[in-house]
Amino acid sequence: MAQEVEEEHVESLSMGNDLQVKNFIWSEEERPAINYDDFADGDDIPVISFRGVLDGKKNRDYQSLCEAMVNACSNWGFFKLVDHGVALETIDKFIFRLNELFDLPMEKKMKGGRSASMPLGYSATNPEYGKNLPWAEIVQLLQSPQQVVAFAAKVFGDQHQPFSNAMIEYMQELDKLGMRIFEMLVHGLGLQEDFFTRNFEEKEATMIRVNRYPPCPLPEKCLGLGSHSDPHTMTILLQDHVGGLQILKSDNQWAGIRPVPNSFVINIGDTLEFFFLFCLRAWTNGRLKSVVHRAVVNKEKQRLSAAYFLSPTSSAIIECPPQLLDPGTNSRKYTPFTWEDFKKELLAQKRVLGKTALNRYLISN
Ligand SMILES: O=C(O)CCC(=O)C(=O)O
Ligand SMILES: [Fe+2]
Repeated sequence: MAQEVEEEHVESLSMGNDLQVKNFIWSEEERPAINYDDFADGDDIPVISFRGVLDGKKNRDYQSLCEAMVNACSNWGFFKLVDHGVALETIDKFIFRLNELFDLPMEKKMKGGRSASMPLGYSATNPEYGKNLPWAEIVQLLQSPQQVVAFAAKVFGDQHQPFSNAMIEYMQELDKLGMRIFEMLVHGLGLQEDFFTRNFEEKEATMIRVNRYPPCPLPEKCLGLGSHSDPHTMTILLQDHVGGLQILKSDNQWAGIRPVPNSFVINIGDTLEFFFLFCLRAWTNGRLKSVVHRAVVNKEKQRLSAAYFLSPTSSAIIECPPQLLDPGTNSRKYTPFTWEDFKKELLAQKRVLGKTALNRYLISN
């Protein structure tokens, strides 16, 4: 019986290659110990609501909310955001158009497939990994209307408008939301208002990844997305009602994040943790965490999630300002690098396991 399942063909994830369930089996130590619907309710990530602060007034409520956000990011690296101000219609349209795309026959989707000439676009699983294949279909695109249109036109031809518009509108709204969150973090820390936002004016490295995980006949041995931390600065994740996101807590136990209707999950990426670890400790004693997470799959339901990764301008130099360093107690631990360099490092590694890309800049002395 078990063998029969492992030999089933996985048409929905085969891009011309004939994959079987057994090709998706993960190494034992990576397999999920808890199910997609095991939620850590007593111990879930904090919930932050923007109700009452969407008018932008910097009153006392605003101040305490900003501080709560900093605390959530210091203690958990993750929080759920409700009453976020992004119109439900924008989100619904985006989800509808993405499902429409994923529902197309494979040969149509492959017209927008990732290739050496177009590293972003559609892919089913990621055969480059060789083993530990993610049980997922993925659409990955830059925050660039031109690129979105180029991709959509390949897949939908002259009917690309509804997809392109929904995608562009969603990304623009999420970008505004991201800037608001940055401003609030900075405010909560008592730093100069444009401390982050000035590095995010150009969007050339900001991108979206939409994951659709089909039902999986062997969820206890497969993963939708293996354990990783997001290399970017901050992620705004939309997940549907199914569940499957799990985070690795500081006690090294996995915890499932219960989906909340009309919410986003916000998490800190490696670059921001880096800023905080090495740049801001002196000011705040605070520290924002980039936490390892993964997506597990299940037998019955397909699941959709969309991660919007905010990234600084490529030329932004990620460097701890000298006035915050002390040769005796707090010496420079990383050589300064640009986001461009960091991205190259990530691409060379194919898959981020833990925070290995950052180690390249570690000064060993
Ligand atoms: O599907 C999820 O909940 C997680 C997605 C994720 O972590 C990512 O795309 O980086
Ligand atoms: Fe992630």
